[in-house]
Amino acid sequence: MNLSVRPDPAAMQAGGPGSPGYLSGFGNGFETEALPGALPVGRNSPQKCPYGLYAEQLSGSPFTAPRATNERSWLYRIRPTVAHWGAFQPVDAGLWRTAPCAELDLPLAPLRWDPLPLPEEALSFLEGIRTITTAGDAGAQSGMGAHVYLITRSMRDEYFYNADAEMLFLPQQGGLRLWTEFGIIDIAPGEIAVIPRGVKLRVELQGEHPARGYLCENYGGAFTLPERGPIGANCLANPRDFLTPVAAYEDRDAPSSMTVKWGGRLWRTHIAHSPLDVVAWHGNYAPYKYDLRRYSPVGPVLFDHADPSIFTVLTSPSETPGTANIDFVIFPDRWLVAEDTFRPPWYHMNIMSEFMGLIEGVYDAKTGGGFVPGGFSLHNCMLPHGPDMNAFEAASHVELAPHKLQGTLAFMLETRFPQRVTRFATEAPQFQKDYASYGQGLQKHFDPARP
Ligand SMILES: O=C(O)Cc1cc(O)ccc1O
Ligand SMILES: [Fe+2]
Repeated sequence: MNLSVRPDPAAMQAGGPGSPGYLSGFGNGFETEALPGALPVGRNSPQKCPYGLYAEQLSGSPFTAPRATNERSWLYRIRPTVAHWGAFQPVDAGLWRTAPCAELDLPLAPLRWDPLPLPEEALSFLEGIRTITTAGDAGAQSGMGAHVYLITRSMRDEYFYNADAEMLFLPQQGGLRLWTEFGIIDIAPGEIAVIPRGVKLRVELQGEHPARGYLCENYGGAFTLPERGPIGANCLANPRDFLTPVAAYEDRDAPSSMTVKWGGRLWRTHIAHSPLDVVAWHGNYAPYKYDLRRYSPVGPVLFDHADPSIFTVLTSPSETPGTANIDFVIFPDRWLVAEDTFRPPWYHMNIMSEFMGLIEGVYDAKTGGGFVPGGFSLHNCMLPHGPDMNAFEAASHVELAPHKLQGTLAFMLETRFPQRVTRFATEAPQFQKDYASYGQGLQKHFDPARP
């Protein structure tokens, strides 16, 4: 499917008053131009592009990938990326870590943290990333990093792209404006944005309000929608709710910095102009946003608690079918109606490892406090976990009337790889040392005389 949109150029150029415009659909072949006629017609690479633009292809998959996974876009830009290229020097990556990163070994235990507070100091997106876990190997293009971002200042004349990973933004507090070379994306808590590998951007605060959220770096296969199988053609995350920005560009000459994350390190150079200079583009490799409140959950309507995979929003496949590099799963508002059922998550051990965060509300497996919005937890590969004592006792005795979980939004990043915790996360005062033993409060109820 091809969509063509011609936004009002005055509104969409840098500094214009326009709010972002979007194209709807997941993985479509989009086309969009910020100036009329900027897209070459009927060919990708004419001898001369309209408006004196340069044509550049951005390939997110190998050229030869099968059609279903082949991803590329054609960008028509004021200067090709190579003209934005200077002498790169490695710079301090702060608290940003990349797999493999075996900084220390922790005793085997469930791990949990309180929210990291937003500091007073000025932190841009690049300075405000705190890596909590890493998994797999970025150089082998598999695994992930789970981070918290703390942002107190917008990036100005500072640009970035990530060659190591696709980036999934999950705002928890405060909105972000992602100025990408494909156009502008605004996101607020409850929404997500995905920035493909290699896409340049700068991250601005909305209204200069500080922002906190989670960031998943996906080193592996690009996030895609999970198969629906017997669920059919509708529900879960519907493709039409994914929004990709219309073209918007900056024609801006100003001393600027360009930072690239490559090979687990940050590299920086100075450039004299904005690299967000794409006047038109077409293709299926592009950033997008999605409102998690549009997710249509499907679950047990008679009895039992289904596996959390029913709540998968996006999946990053590995070479092994059904074994995700990452499943991005949410626990949104929903009705609980199952009869004769222990309704919260069951006690379990899992070959996948589970990083969880909370955008808002209360998570039904952890009603005893300690897992609060902005906090996060790690239940690693084959480590036991489940409801806390409070959740177990309440759910074991509650009258099983239909009950709506409301005002809640937790998420899980589930990966096939064990996750390594960073030194920063272990030493943070927000690390809950007592969480390791929460299971010991669960009482023995066994009575052989009472079937
Ligand atoms: O551990 C967790 O809280 C996440 C989770 C939720 C669920 O409903 C079933 C399994 C699972 O791992
Ligand atoms: Fe779990």
